[in-house]
Amino acid sequence: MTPEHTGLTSSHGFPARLLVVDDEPRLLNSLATLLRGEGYEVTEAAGGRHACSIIDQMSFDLALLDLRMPEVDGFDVMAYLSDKQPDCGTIVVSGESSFAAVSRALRRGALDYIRKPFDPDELLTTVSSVIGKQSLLKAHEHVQMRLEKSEALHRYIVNSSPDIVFMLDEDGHFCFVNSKVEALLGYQPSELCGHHFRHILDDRDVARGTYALKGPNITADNPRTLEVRLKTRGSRRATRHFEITAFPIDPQTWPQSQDTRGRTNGKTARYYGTARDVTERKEAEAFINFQAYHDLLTRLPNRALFKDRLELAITHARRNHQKLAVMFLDLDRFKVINDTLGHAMGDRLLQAVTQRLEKCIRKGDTLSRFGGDEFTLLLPSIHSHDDARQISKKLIKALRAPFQLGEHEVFVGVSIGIAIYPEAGESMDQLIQNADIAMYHVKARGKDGYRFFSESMSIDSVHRLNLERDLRLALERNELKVFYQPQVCSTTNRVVGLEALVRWQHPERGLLYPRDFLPLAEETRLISQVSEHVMDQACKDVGQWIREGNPDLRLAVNLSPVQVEHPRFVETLMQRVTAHGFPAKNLEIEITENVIMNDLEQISQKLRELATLGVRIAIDDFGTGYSSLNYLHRLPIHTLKVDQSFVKAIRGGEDGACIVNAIVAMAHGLKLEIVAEGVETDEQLEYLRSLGCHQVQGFFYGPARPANEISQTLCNPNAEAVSF
Ligand SMILES: Nc1nc2c(ncn2[C@@H]2O[C@@H]3COP(=O)(O)O[C@H]4[C@@H](O)[C@H](n5cnc6c(=O)[nH]c(N)nc65)O[C@@H]4COP(=O)(O)O[C@H]3[C@H]2O)c(=O)[nH]1
Repeated sequence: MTPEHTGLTSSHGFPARLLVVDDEPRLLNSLATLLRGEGYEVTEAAGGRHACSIIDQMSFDLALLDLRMPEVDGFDVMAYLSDKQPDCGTIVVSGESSFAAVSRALRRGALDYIRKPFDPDELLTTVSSVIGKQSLLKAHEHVQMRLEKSEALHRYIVNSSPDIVFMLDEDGHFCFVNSKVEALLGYQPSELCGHHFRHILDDRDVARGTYALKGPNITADNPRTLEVRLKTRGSRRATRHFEITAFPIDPQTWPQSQDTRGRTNGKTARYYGTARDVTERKEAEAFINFQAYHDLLTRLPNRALFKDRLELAITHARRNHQKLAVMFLDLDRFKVINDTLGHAMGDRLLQAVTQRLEKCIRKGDTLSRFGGDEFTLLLPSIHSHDDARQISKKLIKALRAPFQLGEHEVFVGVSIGIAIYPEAGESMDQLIQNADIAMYHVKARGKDGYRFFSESMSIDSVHRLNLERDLRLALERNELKVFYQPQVCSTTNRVVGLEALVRWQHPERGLLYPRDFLPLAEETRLISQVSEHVMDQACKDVGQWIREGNPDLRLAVNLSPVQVEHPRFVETLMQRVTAHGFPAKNLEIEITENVIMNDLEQISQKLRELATLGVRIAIDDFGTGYSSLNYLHRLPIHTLKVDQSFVKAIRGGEDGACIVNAIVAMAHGLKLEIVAEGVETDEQLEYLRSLGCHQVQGFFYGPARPANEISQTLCNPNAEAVSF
């Protein structure tokens, strides 16, 4: 028999080391000899004191102890041994046979008791069995320790995984979840075990999440991967994004599946999975996505997103035979504010403008920042032009109140061009381009207003280029003509003034009117040359008529916003006037209210300078623009021109007639002269006369005519009785 089988070897694999303690040398010797004969490694100790000193120097697997020894007895040695070498077992070999002594020895930890005189076989059997048991115990402890270490290692790996690791039963209840769930979502693993996993799914993802687990084809080779939002617990109450990968558990590869160790709450784990927190990635993606389709300053959709939405809206409108509106908004005076107050203020202004505009639109409409100070607005389903008109008015009104930028109070206006699908274009690009063209027409008319696109505005780019080239040539070839429309005193029928109106004698297209070419001239800045030409010609013509016997004859000229806004406007105008020797007091410039309001401070200054030099100032189209009465008494204004639309309404007491009443009364109150435009009928003339408005202009007295025709009329001694 090998030592392993006889119980001679200890857990370390060598022959067991025994300590034999007895104060009787004969007995000690015979015991040691017996044990050595069996192959044990035996050390003898002659008494308790000797035993303790040996224990200090050597280690043993088993001690055979006599109890009754002088000075240091067996109990003392047992106590010493258990203190110094707790793994060493003890067998008492003693002549002491009282129950009390035996029981005391066993209570102190002795593993067995052999009474002297001993039977050698019995002693050897007992020693072998004790050593065998001890070695089994040690082996078991060792395995236990390794198991615990291994379990701790795996638990550590699972819990320190950056992901949530979980197991679910067949119905989706948690069987296991690692402690990462607490760090990421705030739940204790114990509170989730036994609960269905949908309890932590965001409501929006419950259907998708539960289907994913139940869905077909989920195998170990084909795990289910999906992104869901999970709810966090407690005060955070937010959701986080997770990428979940779940596998079915194969009972073959995980034998514990049938075991109680694989069960929690009596359920067997069927799915194993990980949930990786991808919130940061999702947020970064969302931000990149947002950045690609939004303007970061105003947080509005950008050009790309606007176009995308418009494309969709057109498809929808086409299918449902509906209309839609595209608006092109351009801020008036933004550039001036940006240049004078700086870009930071400009940015703040754009944000404030955005806020106001957003308040005017409905959910489903798309307002976008198209670039710079340009915005576009999509109204995806409108019933009529009137819907778009209402919104435009609302937008204009919303921006009319001043903006407070730090200590600065600034005013901006907005020019809005509107293109309605399908009339103004059926494609996205056409609609945007036509809304832009309509917006330019608003700008050319003095800004701050809205206009619908119409075919007459549509000049395709080739046509446009030709027109621009032609207009340049027209200036060189002197094709631009100045016509004059008389302004007549209705009580005396005398011509008191002449309004200079530009015409283009086009070599192929015949006589063109301002609406056919002035917007283009404004856009291309050719307007300054056109205006200079008109001014030169008018000063020449009217100057001559003044000199020829009409000393009070007034020349009224229209000025474009571009001209008036020019920093050297007053200087340039006066240079021309004096160059022709034209008396400043005979000159009246016509500007619209909008031009004034676009830059009240600057323009008032310029108007004051002109007024000081004797030039008269008339407000054209009065009543159609801002109608902010506030500026009237602050500016050197001489004349109000009542817009044609109000004069036309003088028919059986329409609202327009009331407006004429009000304007005339106000002009009288402010001691301003008043000229009614567009008078065509006797009835209108009579009505205006009855109100005390005596200066009129309109087809009733004749349209604008070339200089030679006017010249004849003025030279006619009966010129006072105008008859064209
Ligand atoms: N239906 C109707 N219309 C009448 C009647 N009486 C006059 N009109 C028209 O009404 C317009 C009056 O000029 P406005 O309001 O200053 O409006 C002018 C003015 O704003 C602008 N404009 C004309 N000439 C010049 C110019 O030399 N420089 C600038 N900057 N603008 C000009 O173009 C606009 C249109 O000019 P026109 O086509 O010449 O049109 C003129 C005139 O022909 C009438 O009884 N019935």
